[in-house]
Amino acid sequence: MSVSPARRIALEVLTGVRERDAYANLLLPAVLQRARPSAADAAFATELAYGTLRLLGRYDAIVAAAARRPAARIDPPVLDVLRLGAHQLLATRTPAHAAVHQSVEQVRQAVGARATGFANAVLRRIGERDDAAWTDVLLDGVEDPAERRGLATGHPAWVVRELQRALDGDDLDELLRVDDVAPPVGLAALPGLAEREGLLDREPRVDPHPLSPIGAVLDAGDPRAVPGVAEGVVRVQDPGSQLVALALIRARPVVAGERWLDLCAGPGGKAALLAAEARLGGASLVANEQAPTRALLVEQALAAVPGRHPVETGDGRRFVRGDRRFDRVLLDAPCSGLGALRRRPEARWRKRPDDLPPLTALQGVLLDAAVAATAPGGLVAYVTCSPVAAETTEVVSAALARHDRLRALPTTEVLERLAGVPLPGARRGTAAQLWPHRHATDAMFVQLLEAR
Ligand SMILES: C[S@@+](CC[C@H](N)C(=O)[O-])C[C@H]1O[C@@H](n2cnc3c(N)ncnc32)[C@H](O)[C@@H]1O
Repeated sequence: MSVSPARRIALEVLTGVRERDAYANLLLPAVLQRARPSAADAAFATELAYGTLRLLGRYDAIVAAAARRPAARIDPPVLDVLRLGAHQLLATRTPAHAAVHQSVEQVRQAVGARATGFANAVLRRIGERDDAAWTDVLLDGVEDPAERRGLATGHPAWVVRELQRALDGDDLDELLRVDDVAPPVGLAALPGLAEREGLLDREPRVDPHPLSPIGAVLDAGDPRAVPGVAEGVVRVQDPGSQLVALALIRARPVVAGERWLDLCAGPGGKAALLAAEARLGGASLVANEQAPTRALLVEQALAAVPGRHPVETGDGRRFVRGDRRFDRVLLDAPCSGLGALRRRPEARWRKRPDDLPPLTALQGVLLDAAVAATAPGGLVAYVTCSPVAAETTEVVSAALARHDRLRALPTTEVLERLAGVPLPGARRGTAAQLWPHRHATDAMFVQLLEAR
């Protein structure tokens, strides 16, 4: 029996993520390009790979219960196939016999005949219950609310706790649900170089985003076929990223001759937007990035915007030398990325609570460097794609305590002006916090600061 192309592709992605720490959202497109499956197979492979990776911890618990042994004691190549099989049985319309037979064949091809009987038995046991009945099995005897939510929705319990703490509301279950659904592709029309309204007229698959004035969303299909994307003037970018970058620019009117800095710019999505705005307002932009390969990506992103936008490669912590100062500084800090879980299927399982302390220390030092680079009266935007308190409000309040010259500006008001509508549930003290389930954006955090 041969294994269907979609299952082969999905298993290759799971294997790459497990063995080489590959990023699924980079590996899958590369595998699809090489394998060239039909459009239907490509869509099914994407659903299988991303859907399985998002719920990996939940499927491991189900496989362990059905196998009557911990997932860690199952041969990893066999475990990958069982995870994919569990997803087919519990979350897709695949007929059970097809899911079981194809998975058993994948086990045979991966490790030989020795584990086929085991795989067959485990998958048949999984298929005896539906998804909701497995949730009941997993939750039996589990008291801790975060553990329960994590098992039910496929999130590590510590991530559930961090999201709950940041959310400050009773809609956590809605957030966790939205995290498990692939979002539409966000598009940004660079100001002065592309027209969102023209794009909407020419491209029926594209709809306006309700909050970003330059944003649109593409529900299905390849964004590379959208007019302007190949030229780099329409960019794939989450609308939340658009809003936080624009907040720095629209916080007050731009004066010609202003100097702007993007301190941690790779791969350059927000830098391209800032450069387009700088071109319109008579300002100039310098972009900095520590990783040389990512600095090259920033150069590529900026190539779409006419004018000179120097890219420097260096450690942002030591950016300030001499008396070079900037009127607006974007610090889009390296972070845990827990605000973009819907776009990065495996990320929630890769992060550990231990990852946070070194990141928050780096964020604090980078914010000091951003403040040092800011001219008197200038603005800093501290941005993360994480809502975690230790990476957001706590970094900002510690910086405010260290720097007398720093003042927090009411930031939600700026975003509301940009969006043209109120943003319920975005206010987080003086900062703004966007949420996938409230605003149809990634969970971007932004605090505008004035450096007197
Ligand atoms: C959140 S990403 C920035 C995303 C970018 N603003 C965009 O919209 O495309 C953070 C970036 O900071 C870079 N970075 C990490 N540590 C750094 C440091 N010490 N100095 C400068 N850049 C750093 C990372 O390589 C990464 O490219």
